[in-house]
Amino acid sequence: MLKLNTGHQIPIIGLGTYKSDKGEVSQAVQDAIDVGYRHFDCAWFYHNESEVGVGIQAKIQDGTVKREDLFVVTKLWNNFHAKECVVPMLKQQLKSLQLDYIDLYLIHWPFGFKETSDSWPVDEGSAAYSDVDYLETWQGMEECVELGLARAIGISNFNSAQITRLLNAVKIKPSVNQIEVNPNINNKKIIQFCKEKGIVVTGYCPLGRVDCANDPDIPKPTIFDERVIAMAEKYKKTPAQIILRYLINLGITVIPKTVTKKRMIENLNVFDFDLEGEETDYIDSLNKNVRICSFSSFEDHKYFPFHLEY
Ligand SMILES: NC(=O)C1=CN([C@@H]2O[C@H](COP(=O)(O)OP(=O)(O)OC[C@H]3O[C@@H](n4cnc5c(N)ncnc54)[C@H](OP(=O)(O)O)[C@@H]3O)[C@@H](O)[C@H]2O)C=CC1
Ligand SMILES: O=C1CO[C@H](CO)[C@@H](O)[C@@H]1O
Repeated sequence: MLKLNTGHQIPIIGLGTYKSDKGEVSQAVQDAIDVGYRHFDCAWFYHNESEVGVGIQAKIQDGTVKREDLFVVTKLWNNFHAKECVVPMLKQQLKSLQLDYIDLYLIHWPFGFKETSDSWPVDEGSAAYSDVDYLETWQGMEECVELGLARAIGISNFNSAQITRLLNAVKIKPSVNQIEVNPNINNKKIIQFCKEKGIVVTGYCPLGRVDCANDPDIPKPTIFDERVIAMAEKYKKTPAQIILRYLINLGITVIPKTVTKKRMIENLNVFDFDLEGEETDYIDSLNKNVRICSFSSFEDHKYFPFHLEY
């Protein structure tokens, strides 16, 4: 567990749910709870919160867990950055998730889109932006805490300048920044920056999005690196376990996605070995600062986060 600036504890390993199909994610969530997961990462954008909710509810109803044993995270999508949208959106998401509060609500990206129900609104062939300032959005996030709808609030994909600007303006500080972290982009500088500000980092795409391994636009996941495979053999672990151990050693939480029960167990089982210094150095050397989620098509947005080094 890592402690948030609210005093709440966030489990180090959570289950990602992006691209978990509606038909399999309810069962995946139940399997995950059965094998010990207590942290779930969701989003409106994943269009499967109702099915995640069914899975969570089934395990509360059968007595395996109580609501308070779980740490459920969800995110506000870019279309709903206007202050008056935030509380209604969280209420809608909570209804889908069958929960009466969320443990952590995140602004998914610092940049906003036009307010429609399309995930990717378009006007005359171009992405339809809104220029709502994320400081305004944050006021809606704070209201979520004040109304008891969210225990903690945070951000995702914010750069250091955006975080500083937020910290200088807010009543409630962000508890978490969720960003891409895997050996192809270990993001050590922003992790250190967030640590200094008392913000916990959650690393997404920790395994480098294995399902896209053949996509030429995506860096090759490091579970296929020969030396990582050799380390796995040495420790009688899998390459995924080597990578997750490396990431946890950065002092962050991670949210590998899987709908496969065997992999859920594998991804949790990373606390009974550790890497040697030179093995960590080698995985450090794989850093290329190349993103999977670069969102470069939005780089002309006023609040695009990736123009800065970190
Ligand atoms: N805040 C943000 O902007 C973002 C947040 N996220 C969050 O982060 C989560 C994780 O990122 P994601 O993009 O899903 O990528 P991951 O790096 O978690 O990779 C997921 C893929 O890896 C496979 N996999 C899982 N465990 C193993 C294993 N032990 N060995 C081999 N393959 C494995 C899964 O397969 P299978 O399911 O078939 O078993 C799936 O295809 C997301 O699901 C989402 O919740 C992701 C991107 C952006
Ligand atoms: O959470 C997310 C899942 O991945 C998507 C990109 O592939 C991102 O857009 C999004 O932020």
